[in-house]
Amino acid sequence: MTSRPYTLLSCAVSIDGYLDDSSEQRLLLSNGADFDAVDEARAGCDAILVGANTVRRDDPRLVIRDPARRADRVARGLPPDPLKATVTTGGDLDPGSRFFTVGESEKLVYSPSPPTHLDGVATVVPAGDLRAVLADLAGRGVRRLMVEGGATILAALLADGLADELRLAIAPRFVGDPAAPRFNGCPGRTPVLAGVTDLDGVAVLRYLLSQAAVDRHWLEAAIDEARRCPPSRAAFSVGAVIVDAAGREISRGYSRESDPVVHAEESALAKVDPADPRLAGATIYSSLEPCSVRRSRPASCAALIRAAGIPRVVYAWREPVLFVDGEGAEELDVAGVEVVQVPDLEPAARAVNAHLL
Ligand SMILES: NC(=O)C1=CN([C@@H]2O[C@H](COP(=O)(O)OP(=O)(O)OC[C@H]3O[C@@H](n4cnc5c(N)ncnc54)[C@H](OP(=O)(O)O)[C@@H]3O)[C@@H](O)[C@H]2O)C=CC1
Ligand SMILES: Nc1c(N[C@@H]2O[C@H](COP(=O)(O)O)[C@@H](O)[C@H]2O)[nH]c(=O)[nH]c1=O
Repeated sequence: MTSRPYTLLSCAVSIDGYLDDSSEQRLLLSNGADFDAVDEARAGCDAILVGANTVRRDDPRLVIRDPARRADRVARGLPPDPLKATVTTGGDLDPGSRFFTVGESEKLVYSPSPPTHLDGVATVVPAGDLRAVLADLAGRGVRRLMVEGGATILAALLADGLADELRLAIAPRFVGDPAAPRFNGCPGRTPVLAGVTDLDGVAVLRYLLSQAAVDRHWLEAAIDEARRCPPSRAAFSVGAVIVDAAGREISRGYSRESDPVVHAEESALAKVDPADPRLAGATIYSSLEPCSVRRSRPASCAALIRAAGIPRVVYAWREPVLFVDGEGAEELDVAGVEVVQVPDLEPAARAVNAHLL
């Protein structure tokens, strides 16, 4: 069972790391293109969380602006806007603020001592810490959560290791105001940079913060690789990517890439020097469970992975009994390899093979 949603932190900072200035007026650091990209990110989430001070200071709406994105959500069976949530200890929230009055989505207020003056405008939930807040959201069906600040809530989630991904927009300006809130993190796991985009001068950095986020990112890359396979009625279309311990790609491959029977893992492994020291800390991502039986080759992919000394395998789709009854996951597990399935990505890995199913 999921103990918390996949949690995406999102904020905009100045070049010198400020989230705002210390004036009364809300500082807009994003430009139009970035706000539109934030709108897109919101549309992909089930809920948006902000700290109570952001509700008080910014009076945010936290709804999706683009009518096409709202319509698309409705077509997917979702409410037009994500659920809104905030956390407060003191309970000082104005029921007339836009958090409560704008949009039809459900509003949740988490507090260790629930305030009563919000009855009728929000569901007030007793919760003492952020881990409990995220667990409650997961229990309500929130699978993907976007946290849009402010400084305190972002820092707390980072400190507790409760964040999976960071979307950091850096605006081309300096604030230089020591009294203003800054974006603060804490030492820990090194974030993995997964993307850099220039949105009309605002640099948007995408960082992966958790192992789950890194696994999802590279497994999606493996599934993309599977889309390159020449189609066959007699074999699966599979993609594989080998990634080092720091989250950097070593090699990738796909089925039938170099000859009519080569497998994805085999193709990715063939591009690496067997003496490459990175293999000892690497993970191989494969859209399909590595095979344990082969008719057209002497060694299965599970055997090749073991021989390469790769200690970790992440895959999306358990091999269905179609061509052979594979037991690659069990074989690798028994051999001491860590084997992880990400079932969320199974539909995407299957979809590439729809012609076989
Ligand atoms: N540039 C950007 O992208 C963004 C900038 N901002 C800026 O950030 C600033 C606000 O940040 P900040 O002042 O740090 O406030 P936050 O928005 O992070 O809210 C902090 C408040 O959240 C509540 N809270 C925090 N942790 C918990 C917990 N574990 N349990 C219960 N309640 C909790 C408390 O509320 P209470 O006081 O009610 O007890 C606390 O005071 C504003 O200036 C805003 O403009 C905000 C979002 C994005
Ligand atoms: N200032 C700032 C952000 N602020 C965030 O956006 C919220 C406002 O939401 P809405 O009222 O729906 O537009 C605000 O409360 C805060 O969480 N976000 C950004 O991407 N860039 C910015 O420069």
